Amino acid sequence: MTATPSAPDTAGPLLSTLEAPAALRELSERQLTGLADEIRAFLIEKVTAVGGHLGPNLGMVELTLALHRVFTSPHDTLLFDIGHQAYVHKLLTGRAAGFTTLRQAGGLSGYPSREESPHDVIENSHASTALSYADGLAKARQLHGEQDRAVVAVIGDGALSGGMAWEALNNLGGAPDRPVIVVLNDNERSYAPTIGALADHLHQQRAQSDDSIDWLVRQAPAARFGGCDAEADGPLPLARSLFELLGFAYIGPVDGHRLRPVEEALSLARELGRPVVVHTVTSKGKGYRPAEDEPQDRMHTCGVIDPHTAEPLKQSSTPSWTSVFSDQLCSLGQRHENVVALTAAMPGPTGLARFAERFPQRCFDVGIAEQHAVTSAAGLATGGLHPVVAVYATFLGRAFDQVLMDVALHRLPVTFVLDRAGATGPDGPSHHGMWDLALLGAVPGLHVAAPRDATRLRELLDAAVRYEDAPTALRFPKGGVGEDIPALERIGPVDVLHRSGISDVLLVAAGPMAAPAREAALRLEGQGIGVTVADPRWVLPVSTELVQLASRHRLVVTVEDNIRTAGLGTALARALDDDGCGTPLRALGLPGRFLPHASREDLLRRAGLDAKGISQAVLRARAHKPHQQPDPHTPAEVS
Ligand SMILES: Cc1ncc(C[n+]2csc(CCOP(=O)(O)OP(=O)(O)O)c2C)c(N)n1
Ligand SMILES: CC(=O)[C@@H](O)[C@H](O)COP(=O)(O)O
Ligand SMILES: [Mg+2]
Repeated sequence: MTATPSAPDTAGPLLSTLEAPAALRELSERQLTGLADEIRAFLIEKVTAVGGHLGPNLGMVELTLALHRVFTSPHDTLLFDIGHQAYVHKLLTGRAAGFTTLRQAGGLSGYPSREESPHDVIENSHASTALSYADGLAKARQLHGEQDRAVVAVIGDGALSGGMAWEALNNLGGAPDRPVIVVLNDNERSYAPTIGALADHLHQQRAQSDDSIDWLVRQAPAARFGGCDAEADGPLPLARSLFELLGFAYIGPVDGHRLRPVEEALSLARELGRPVVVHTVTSKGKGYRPAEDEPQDRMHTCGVIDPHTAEPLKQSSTPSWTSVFSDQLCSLGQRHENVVALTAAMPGPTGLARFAERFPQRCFDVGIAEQHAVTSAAGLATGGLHPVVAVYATFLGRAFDQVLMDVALHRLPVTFVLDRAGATGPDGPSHHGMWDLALLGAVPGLHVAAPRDATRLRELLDAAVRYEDAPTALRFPKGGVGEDIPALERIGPVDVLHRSGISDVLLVAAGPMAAPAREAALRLEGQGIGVTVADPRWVLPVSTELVQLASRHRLVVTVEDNIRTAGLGTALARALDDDGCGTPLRALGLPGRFLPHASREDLLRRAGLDAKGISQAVLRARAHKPHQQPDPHTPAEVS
């Protein structure tokens, strides 16, 4: 049944009267079906109005209802891996009213939030962590004698392709006395359809199940492939799933949209009192035809769209940074046969989809497995290719060791393209790409570029893939790319964007910070202060030309869309110091704290990284006043 988008303008009669999840147990099957319809209509109405993860949450309606009927949160703990699929959980735990401000400054988070509710645990939106949390929590419950409190981890088939999940499965399955319940939400997709042997295995499992409510519980780990166990009499039952071989009981596959079988499977899992995997099968975008029919990613995320037509109601007037990268990579792929590309299950969002269409043999989706992606790229480079690893900046953090020791140590020509670098916006603290310059600045021999506009993105990407004996990285933010900013002159790698008569202040702006820096220079000139604006282009390591330019000014102020505590500013300050140059330097950037969800513009303004904030910081620095980093949590006055 496909919900007609003519949704009510508020929560329906059941949803609006739901006080607590426990009340769900009082509802009849018919009422529950009605509630599921209400929830779907509510999600369509609210999420199309503000944007968010509509597809994943439409697939979680019945499963989440069943979870809250079988388990008693927060006495029992429900963990959501990534957490983008926890909107229904939020609805059932009293937060329907917050959906009008979903993912907006001061509004409801798009992920679980401990601040919002005692029902929420994992705030980190990075994949493949829930099973490890579950392992630790189950051990804590055991040590505290609280084994009556169930630990339930909901993980998607995409997140299950992450290495950390298998590290956790190894521990969970090896502890029969620690009954963690793993609920696998298998919808055959990350964004795109899942890949690899695990996806094939789950496909086989799904093929085994028939329409009836048919599942088998096998007492693993006794199950073996045709083997025999000394204590057992006769051949053991064949293990049907990978999970049974790892010590789990396996229940499923069960239709995740049919309440009764799901509840019975979860209740059975609870009664077993041992590690168990409940394999549920769902459909991303369920019940909303525009999502069900969306071929690329079943409306994994949607912007602000018309709920009836799914047409975007907000269109960016400029091309996105991602689309500029995508076009240039296709052009490079045409010119350089050795260029290949890797994605961690995000070909669409990282701009690799068209490269994959044009060069299908040269684009590799490795699943949500950034660590593997980086070291596989090291292998590709060792084999004579030039891999481009396209990831969101925030996700590269989990592959830092691989960047450092598998790529840089061997001086391999791998190029990392970091999309969503800097303050990203609605996805909140674990999605801001604000640590990459701090991390990559510590990698010997790795060169980091930050393009200020589309032309520099194209030229820097071309330069990066020409490196033959060193890794490179290119970072750019989410959203539309601004107007080209031409250079007055180029000194080595450094572009001078603005000059005043006197060399009073040097503003060094990384990447997209060039635009507000140039505007700040004009403001300061109006106050008789001479400002030079420079774009280093290759921001790390700092170039000798930049150090020399800085030493010719009375004050240097750096501006970067990264934490200010470790990045371009600290590197240039150190270089000036090593050079024995006494020019004072003030580093502007994002605060070394976790930033809330809000719009990118709002976050940059709050951090003093707009023209007004930059010019004020320069005036304070000239007056030798201490830096006042605005608090990112308090909305700045509208400038
Ligand atoms: C480490 C990491 N890499 C990439 C992402 C981006 N991402 C968010 S959701 C998603 C797909 C998740 O697929 P799955 O776990 O199957 O959940 P579903 O959306 O299908 O419910 C990805 C790749 C992420 N959150 N974390
Ligand atoms: C949950 C997750 O990691 C992604 O789905 C993310 O929300 C997408 O972000 P963009 O919307 O910036 O592509
Ligand atoms: Mg999935």
